[in-house]
Amino acid sequence: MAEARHIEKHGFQTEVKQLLHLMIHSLYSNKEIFLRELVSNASDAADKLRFKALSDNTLYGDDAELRVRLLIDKDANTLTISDNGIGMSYDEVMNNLGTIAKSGTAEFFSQLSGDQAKDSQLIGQFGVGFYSAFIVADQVTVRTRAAGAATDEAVEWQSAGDGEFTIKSCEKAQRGTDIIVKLRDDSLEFLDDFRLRGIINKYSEHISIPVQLWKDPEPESSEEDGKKTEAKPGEWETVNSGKALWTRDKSDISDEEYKDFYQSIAHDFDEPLLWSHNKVEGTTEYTSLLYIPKRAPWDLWNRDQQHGVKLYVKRVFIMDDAEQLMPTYLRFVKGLIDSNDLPLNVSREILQDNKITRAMRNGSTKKVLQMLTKLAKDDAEQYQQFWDTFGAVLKEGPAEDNANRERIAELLRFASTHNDDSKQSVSLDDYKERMKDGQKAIYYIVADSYEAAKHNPALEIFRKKGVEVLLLSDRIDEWLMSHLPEFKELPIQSVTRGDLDLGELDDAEEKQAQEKAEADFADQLKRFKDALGDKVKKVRVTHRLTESPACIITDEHDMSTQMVKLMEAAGQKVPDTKYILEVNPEHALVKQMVAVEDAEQFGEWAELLLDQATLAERGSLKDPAGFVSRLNKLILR
Ligand SMILES: Nc1ncnc2c1ncn2[C@@H]1O[C@H](COP(=O)(O)OP(=O)(O)OP(=O)(O)O)[C@@H](O)[C@H]1O
Repeated sequence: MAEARHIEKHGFQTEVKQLLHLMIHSLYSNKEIFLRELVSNASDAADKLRFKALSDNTLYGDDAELRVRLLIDKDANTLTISDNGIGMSYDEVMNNLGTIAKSGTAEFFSQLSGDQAKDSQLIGQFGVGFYSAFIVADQVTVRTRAAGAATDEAVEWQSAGDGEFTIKSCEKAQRGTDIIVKLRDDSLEFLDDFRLRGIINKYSEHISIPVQLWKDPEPESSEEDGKKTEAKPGEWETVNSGKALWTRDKSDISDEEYKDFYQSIAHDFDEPLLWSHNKVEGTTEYTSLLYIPKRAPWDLWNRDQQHGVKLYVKRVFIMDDAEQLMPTYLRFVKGLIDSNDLPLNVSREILQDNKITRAMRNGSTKKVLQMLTKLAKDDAEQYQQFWDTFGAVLKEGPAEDNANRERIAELLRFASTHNDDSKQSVSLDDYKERMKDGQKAIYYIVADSYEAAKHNPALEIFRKKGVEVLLLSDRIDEWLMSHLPEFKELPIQSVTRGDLDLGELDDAEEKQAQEKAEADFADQLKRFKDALGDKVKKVRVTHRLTESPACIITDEHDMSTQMVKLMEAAGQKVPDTKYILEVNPEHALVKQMVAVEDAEQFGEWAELLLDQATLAERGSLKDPAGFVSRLNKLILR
C-alpha cells in the first residue's frame, strides 16, 4: 500500500542548505555530536509526550515505558535511533525538517565569519540539532508516527542532505520516531557497539529515559572444565543510568559530569565558567542547577532571546525558556529548576503570577549573584573575563531588580581615571577605598566613547585635585546610572550635571577665591547671557575648568545629554534641553573676549564659545555649518 502512495519532493530552505554545508565542513572533527543531538531530540520527544499525556492518558496506548533505542545494522551500514515519544504529523515533519523555524536565523547567518573554528562554535550555540546527522550520513530517513495517530498515518522523510528531501505517508507499527542514519564510508566507526557506549556515557548520562543498545543472543557454551553457560536471548540493554543528574547527590557528581551535562543542555562546545547546584527545602521545595557560560551566545543582545533556564516539575520537563524563572539581566544563565510544588499541568499564565515561581526566582537570582560575588573575590582574572563577556547585560540589573541593587552594584566594573586604559576593571569598592579625605561622593561621567569621556573638560578640576572619576561609555551606562543614585550610602554624581560642590575637597581659601571670582565677573556674565539669550539656561563662573575656556552642564533635574541621545536614537521625541554655560574667567581666550567692546562682535565670540563647549560634551551641533562659518569669520578677523 505504501508504494502506491504519492511521493513529494521539496527543496530545503536556503538557510538549511547553508547550515548543512557549514556543519559538514566545520564540525567534521567533532562528528560524534550527531548522536548527542539525536538522542537529545528523542529524549525531548519523550518529555513532550509525558507532558501531553498529563491531560490525555490514552496517548500512551499500551506502550508507556518511554525509551530510546540504538540499532546497528552492519550489513546496511545504518544506525537507527528510535524513540517512542511524541512523534510528528505530516505538517510537523514539513515544518521541522526542511526549514529552520528559529527566530533570528538571518541574524545568526550574518554573524558567520567564514573562519571555521569560530563558526563551529557559533553553530554549536545555535543548536545543531537534527541536521547534524548529515555530518556522518549520506542519507537520512525519518519514519515517524504522532502519538494518537493510526498505524497508517505515519510519515517517511528522506534526504541525502544535498538540498532536497522527499516525503510520503507510510505505515508504522509503533508510535514515535525512527531516524535511520546511513553512514558514510568515513564514519563507519559508529557501527561499533563499544564506541557507541562510550559516546552515550559521555553525553547521555543525564538523559532521564533509558538509552538502550541491542545485545545479540549468546549461544550456549561449555568451558574446558565442562561448566556450561546457558544460552542468552538477545535483549535491549540500558546503557545509561536514566536518572536525572540534578536529582543525584552533589557529592556523587563529578566535575566532568556537571560539565558534560552543561554542554548537552546549553549546546555549548565550551566548558561552563561556573555552576551551582542547590536543593532548597522549606516552604518552597525545588532543585536548581544553574550555569554561567564562558562565552556569549550569538543572540545575547536580543532581550527577547529565549531564556536559558528550563522548568521541570517533579522531574517532568515542562518548558524551555520559562522567563519567569530568571530576570532579564541574567538571561545568560543556563540550566534548570525542578519544582516539587507546582502542579504538573502548570501553564505560562499560572507561572506569571505565582508565589512559588516568585520564590524560586528570588532564590535562584540570589544564587547567581552569590556565585558571581564569590568569583570576583576568589579569582579576579576569571571575573574580568566574565565581565568582559556579560558585564553590559548585568548593567541592566539595577534598573530591573531594585531589591538586589547593592549586590549588583558590587559586581559592576568601570573604566576610570585611575587607570590609563579603557578596560572596565574598577569596582565601586575599589573606588571607595581610594577616595580622598573629605570626598563625599562617587563621581562619574558618561560620554559616547572612552576617549570622549576621558577628555571632557569637566574632568579638569578632578584631575587637578587628584579625585578619581569613573569613565562610562557603554550605551546602557546612562540608564544604569540613573538607577544607581548611591552606593553604600555614598551619593553617585555626574560631573557634568548640576552645581559642583566639592565640599571639603575645597579649602576655605579656594572657596573665598571662587566667590571673589564670581563677584568680579558678574557684569561679564550678564553680557554673555544677553548675547546668548534663550540658547542657554544660565551662564556662570566655572569651578570645574582649569585648562578649557568653557563647558556646558546639565541642570540638576534636566535630562542628561546621553539620555537625550538614547531616546532620540529610539525614535522618541525629547524636549529641547537647555544647558548651563560655565565660563572660565582665567582662560586667555575668555580674557580676550571680554575685552571686545562691540556688542555684535562679542555676541559672535559668545556663540562660538557655546558651540565649542557643546561639541566637547555632545559630540555634535544642531547647526554645524553655522559654527564653521562663524569660526572662519573670526579667524579672518
Ligand atoms: N525524535 C523526534 N521526535 C519528535 N520530534 C522531533 C524529533 N527530532 C526532531 N523533532 C522535531 O524537529 C524539530 C527540529 O529539531 P532540531 O534538532 O533541528 O532542533 P531543536 O531540537 O528544536 O533545537 P535544538 O536541537 O537546537 O535544541 C524539533 O524541535 C522537534 O519538534
